[in-house]
Amino acid sequence: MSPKTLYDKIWDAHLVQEDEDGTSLIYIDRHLVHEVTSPQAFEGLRLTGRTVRAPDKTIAVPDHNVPTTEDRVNGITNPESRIQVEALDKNAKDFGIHYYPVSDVRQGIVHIIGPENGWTLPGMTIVCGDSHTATHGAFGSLAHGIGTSEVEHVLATQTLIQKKSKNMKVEITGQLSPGVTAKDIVLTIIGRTGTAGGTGYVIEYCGEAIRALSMEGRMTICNMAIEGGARAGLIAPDQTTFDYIKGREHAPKAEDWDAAVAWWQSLRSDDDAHWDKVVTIKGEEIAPVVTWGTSPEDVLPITAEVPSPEAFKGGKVGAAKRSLEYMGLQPGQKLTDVEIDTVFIGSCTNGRIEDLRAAAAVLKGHKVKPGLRAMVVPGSGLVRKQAEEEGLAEIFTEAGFEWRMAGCSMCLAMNPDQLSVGERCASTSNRNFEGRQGRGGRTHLMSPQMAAAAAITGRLTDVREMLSPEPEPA
Ligand SMILES: CC(C)[C@H](C(=O)O)[C@@H](O)C(=O)O
Ligand code: SF4
Repeated sequence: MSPKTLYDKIWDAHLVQEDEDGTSLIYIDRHLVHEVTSPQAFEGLRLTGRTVRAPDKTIAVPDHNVPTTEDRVNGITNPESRIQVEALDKNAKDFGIHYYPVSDVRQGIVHIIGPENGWTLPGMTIVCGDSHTATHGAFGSLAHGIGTSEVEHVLATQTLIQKKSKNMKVEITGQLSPGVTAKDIVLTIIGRTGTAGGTGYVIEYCGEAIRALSMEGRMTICNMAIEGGARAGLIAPDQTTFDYIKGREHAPKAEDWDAAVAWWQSLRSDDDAHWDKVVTIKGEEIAPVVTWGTSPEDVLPITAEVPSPEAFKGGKVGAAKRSLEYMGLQPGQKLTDVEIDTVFIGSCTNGRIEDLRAAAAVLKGHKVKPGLRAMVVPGSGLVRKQAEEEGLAEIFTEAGFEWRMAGCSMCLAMNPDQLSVGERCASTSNRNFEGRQGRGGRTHLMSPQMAAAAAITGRLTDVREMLSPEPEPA
């Protein structure tokens, strides 16, 4: 048998049919659904009198449009948002699919609640009408976004038409330095390969530094595979993966568990597998980074200066000029001199318990700079509850952060959490596009620790200055 990558193995296990031109039909194990990209798909089913093929494999949750204030159970004021969420309520009921309404403690961002409730498992194919579905690849599942017409196709048939992507390997060797996180790894990768570097590929992330990451960290990496242009990101499952999954509500139990683990252990790329593209980065070379522009590839170590557009080549010169203008930054300005007025900790990139722990560890005993607006939006109700039980919520509120209910929130400002024109935000989310967090708002992407550090000083800050010199024993 010819050697295979992990991607090849999952693909082959789900292939229903392949045409001569490579057009293939693959079986889908989990279909995650949110309120933004599903209304027309359900409407399509109604119009043609079809049902959902596998309601037990279909899981829906409202996340993008939900307000994050506690009074949200009384209803949503914004009419567009209300209509979308009410449509999902009705569709979930009418079609008999799994559903986590706003009132359920398990409600949260779709990519956070899938893994959290044991829906996301190694070796699966997972789709959702959402580009950050790549997150689930952290479990060694083939997970990617689909469009609304494909949502309808999957609802009706539990299959998807696809062409196979090429195989790319991104290896992070060695170890990370103090203050460097999964977010810094993935931003550094995108900084090197660009937002189109992964186009046409499924990326497998591997190497010692990836192996050492928790599931939360691995999800942060795969979440942003899409920002690097890839179809999906993957990390081979291992004991860390199995330990995370075990005991979760929808994870296999008893003999099923043993059988599942036996299969999951085979889910790794063969040593002599063929890679169409390979990128290797030394873990020791990765610094805490921030973005300075309006593309996730506009990444620099926090110790750097705002670049001059002339330092780029070709079309990027104009793009950089425009970015700097939009961002209100001057070439040569030290990144650590850039003042911010807003901090957002949350999103499917960094809204998990470990992210909150990391930010709270930096914040403990400190106060948010007076006048600054700082907000923590846990990725799910369960993350929120756990953070409250661990005393993290108290650390945040004592420091001056708002402690919110779960949702996408200021990651894309489809709800009332928005920047206004000219406001500048240190954000743990994944996209720094123009207007992403509100019209005219300016976004600097970074890790939760870096966002916490920025909240204290009111400017982009090197978190390493705030870490105790003697790391406490683990
Ligand atoms: C609204 C949704 C379709 C969108 C996506 O696909 O990613 C959103 O989640 C985002 O992050 O921009
Ligand atoms: S948190 Fe942000 S990136 Fe994630 S699904 Fe929501 S809007 Fe998209």
